[in-house]
Amino acid sequence: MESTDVQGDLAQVLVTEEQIHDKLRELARRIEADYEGEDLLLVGVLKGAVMVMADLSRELRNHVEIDWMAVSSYGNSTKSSGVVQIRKDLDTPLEGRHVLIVEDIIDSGLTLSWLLENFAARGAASIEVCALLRKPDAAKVEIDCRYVGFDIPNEFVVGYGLDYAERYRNLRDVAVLAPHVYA
Ligand SMILES: O=P(O)(O)OC[C@H]1O[C@H](OP(=O)(O)OP(=O)(O)O)[C@H](O)[C@@H]1O
Ligand code: HPA
Ligand SMILES: [Mg+2]
Repeated sequence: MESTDVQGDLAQVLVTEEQIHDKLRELARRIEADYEGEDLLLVGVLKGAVMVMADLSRELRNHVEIDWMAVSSYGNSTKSSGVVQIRKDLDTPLEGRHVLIVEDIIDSGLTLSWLLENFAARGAASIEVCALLRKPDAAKVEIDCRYVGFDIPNEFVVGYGLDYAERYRNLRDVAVLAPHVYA
C-alpha cells in the first residue's frame, strides 16, 4: 500500500505557520498604508494562492474585492513546463482598477511574467504583486514584486497551498519536499 506518512515525505520545515502569519500581518499593514482611500482588487492565482489569500485578506482593514484566476504550468512535475494555461479567467473587468496579484511563490517567474503582461492589456489603473515566497536563484525572468514574504533557497517546497502532484497543500508550514518523493 502507498505510504500515508506525510512527515516522512518532508526533508525540512523552511517557514513555520507562525512565521507565515507574522509576515502576512506585516505585509497587510504596508498594503493598507499604500492603498489608503483606494478600492483594491485582490486577484488570487489558483490553486496555490488559496491559503495566502484567505489569511492576507482577513488581515486587511480596507475595502477589498477578491477575484481568482486559475493558471497552471507545473502539472504533476517539480519543473515548470514553461507553458502557462488559463483554466479559469477573472470574473471582474480590470479597467481602472487597482489590482494586487496574490501569489504563493515566485519560482522561475514565468507564471507572473505571463500574468502581468496579460493583465496590463486589460487597462488596470495599477498592478502590483504580493508573493509569500520567492526563489531568487531560480529566476528565469525578473519580476517586480512589491510585497515579498520570504526569499528561500532553490528547492522544491510544499505546504500552505503549495503542492506536488496536488498533495501537501493542506500542510500548515512550508517544507522542503524530500527528493525520494519525486526521484
Ligand atoms: O514562477 P513559476 O516558476 O512560474 O512558479 C510559480 C507558480 O507555480 C505554481 O503554480 P502551478 O502551476 O503549480 O499551479 P497550482 O497553483 O495549481 O499548483 C505556483 O502556485 C505559482 O503560480
Ligand atoms: O517549489 C515549489 N513547490 C510547489 N509548487 C511550485 N510551483 C513553483 N515552484 C514550486
Ligand atoms: Mg502546483
